[in-house]
Amino acid sequence: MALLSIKNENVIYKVKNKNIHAVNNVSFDIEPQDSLGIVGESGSGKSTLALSMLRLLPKKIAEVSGEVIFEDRNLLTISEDELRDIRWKEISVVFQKSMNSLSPIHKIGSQMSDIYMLHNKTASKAEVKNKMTELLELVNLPPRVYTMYQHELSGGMMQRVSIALSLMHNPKLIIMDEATTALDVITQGQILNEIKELEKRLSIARIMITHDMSVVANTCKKIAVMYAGYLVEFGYVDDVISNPNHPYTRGLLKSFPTLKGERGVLRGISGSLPDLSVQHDGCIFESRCPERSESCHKEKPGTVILENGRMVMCHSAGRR
Ligand SMILES: Nc1ncnc2c1ncn2[C@@H]1O[C@H](COP(=O)(O)OP(=O)(O)OP(=O)(O)O)[C@@H](O)[C@H]1O
Repeated sequence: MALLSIKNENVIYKVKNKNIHAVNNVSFDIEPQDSLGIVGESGSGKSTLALSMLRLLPKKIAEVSGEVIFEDRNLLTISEDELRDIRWKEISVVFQKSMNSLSPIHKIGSQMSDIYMLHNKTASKAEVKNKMTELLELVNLPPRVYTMYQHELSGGMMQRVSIALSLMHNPKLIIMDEATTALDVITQGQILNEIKELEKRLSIARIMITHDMSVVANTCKKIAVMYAGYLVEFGYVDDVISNPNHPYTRGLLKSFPTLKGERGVLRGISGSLPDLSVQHDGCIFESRCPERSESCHKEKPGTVILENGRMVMCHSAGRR
């Protein structure tokens, strides 16, 4: 059984008199211990998808529909109390800005302990201290970090603290939204290697949102490619990279010629994302697609399921 199953999820932002369709009919499964990279250019709906899954978007601005089933519970309909419990204990999130959410005037250890105590009210002082030392060790931080302040830590050390916090309750799923983007390449590489190790040891599944295809190629089993709120391709990283089926995926891959080093411009894909407040009759990618045909303008493509769990939203899927 899937650990997390997203079924026909839609997110509409209500802005003044406009409806912005930020996520459209997205469906996919995450198996236990899977690692999924979600990629797509800026504004394609990656963060919206992650935030909406955990009901982290205010109801006033975002309308979310569909189902997000996590081990038999629909996260979109369970009570706030049930959801709060799941959020830290079973699914945790690390954002790029997580490291800025630490308080500058309290020691790291006391902040970590406070968060731990929220869900473990009866834990003794010694027990909490032991758990915190263990967590710091898990992310390769020395015990002295416990008594340090935020301003005494480097960016990499702070992000390790955020990751330690997210692992506090042994979650089954960790969602990382550009969590290592702000770090230098070496520190990012080290942290990603540590995460891969931890996942194996602690049997955690991971969703990783990133602009960086090389991060996905090096650290994920599966990949989801989003364009203008649609899931245009999904499958095993090896399959998708060696034989990308959607023209947008091909363009994205071409912008990472070596899958190492710096990202280039989106080669072969001119133009920019369409206006998400305007509904389209045909394929959402049609105006930028180098391979478009007549039917792409008239008809929305369905999602075609190919071998090995590959899903592609294109009229020509599987014909290449
Ligand atoms: N609070 C909001 N109100 C209105 N529109 C929003 C809001 N947040 C995001 N959007 C719009 O929703 C779309 C998807 O944005 P989202 O941040 O999810 O994309 P993303 O792929 O995560 O981008 P990035 O890689 O830059 O973080 C964009 O068009 C964005 O402008």
